[in-house]
Amino acid sequence: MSISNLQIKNLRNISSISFAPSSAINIICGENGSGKTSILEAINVLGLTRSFRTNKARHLVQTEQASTVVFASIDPMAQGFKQSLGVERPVEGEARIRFEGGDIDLSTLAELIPLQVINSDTFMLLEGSPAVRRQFLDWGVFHADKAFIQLWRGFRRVLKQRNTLLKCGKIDNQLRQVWDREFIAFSDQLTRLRIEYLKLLKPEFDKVVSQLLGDMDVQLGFSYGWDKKRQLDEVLASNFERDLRQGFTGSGPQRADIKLKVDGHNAAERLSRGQKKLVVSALKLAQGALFQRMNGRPCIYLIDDLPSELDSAHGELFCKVLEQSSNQCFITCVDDSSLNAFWHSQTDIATFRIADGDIAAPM
Ligand SMILES: Nc1ncnc2c1ncn2[C@@H]1O[C@H](COP(=O)(O)OP(=O)(O)OP(=O)(O)O)[C@@H](O)[C@H]1O
Repeated sequence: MSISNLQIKNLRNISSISFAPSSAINIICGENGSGKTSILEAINVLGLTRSFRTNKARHLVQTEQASTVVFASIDPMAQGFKQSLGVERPVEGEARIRFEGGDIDLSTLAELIPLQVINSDTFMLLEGSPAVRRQFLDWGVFHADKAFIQLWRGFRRVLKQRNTLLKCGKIDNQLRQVWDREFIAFSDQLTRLRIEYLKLLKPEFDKVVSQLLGDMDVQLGFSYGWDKKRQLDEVLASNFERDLRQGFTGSGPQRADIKLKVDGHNAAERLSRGQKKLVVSALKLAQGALFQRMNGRPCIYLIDDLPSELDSAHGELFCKVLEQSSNQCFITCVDDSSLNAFWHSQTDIATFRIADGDIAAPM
């Protein structure tokens, strides 16, 4: 998967720009506030119709404009074909996605453009709530197994219905058992897919961790969302009174989590800021490597301010991992000279300097 042409209109301080990125490494440099992150944001809009910085389109769309539009020529299956994709995100209303002249929906778009973002929010994979880690995990399962999306939607539906009944108190033990049968059937399948995915991710993760952090012992574990030594039907039955009091279901895949430990200690408590950046990046890079192994095509990486938090030795290791992958990378930094020395002379690197929302030709 790569983008061979990109046009951005009316996004933050970018009125209109167009450029042809490299299929390998793209460095986007410029002063504070010049619009570097806005370019990454535009690619995120192209892949997901939304920003990674705000949920409100009015902040994303340039002041006094009605919508932002991102167009690209893409090669989704990495087969050497160019196909046109355009996403319009209006200030009000739904985004419109056009692919090869027809409308497509969001999950088709997400399948077309496998995006990975590494920015200051990525620390939330260690420091944030389990929901952040579940989202990371489910991105992988979504791309690994076609059955996932239907299963996930089915599970959300049953969970919502069960919670509504709990909240209104309109559920007795007999009715609970009827709903729990469906809840358990979805939970078992969802959990099985998550476990299978993590089993495949683990060796990829160990490999990237050893490249970035040497022999640091980082363990990746999984918590089901209930005590795995017990059957879920037994857990739901014994927690029923508590669920009724709270008005929601307290156990199940909606509480699943990824556990990251270093030498047996909670990684979020143990690691330095730079080490955290390397571990969360290793998760994302491992996910891209596994995606490529399973689907035969690479991901697009949006990496905001790569040099921040890293000393030059670790910055260099990070760059090495990126250039050894076949992912298309968009990397921002204030000063490209902070990365120049790290790249192999044969890597296809395009550097774009941004000033006031405008872009100069590749240097
Ligand atoms: N809706 C908007 N309309 C117009 N301009 C905007 C809007 N939202 C933000 N801006 C401006 O657009 C620019 C966005 O910059 P961006 O965050 O992409 O900068 P950056 O180059 O990544 O900077 P830094 O190095 O500080 O992270 C800023 O100058 C900001 O003030």
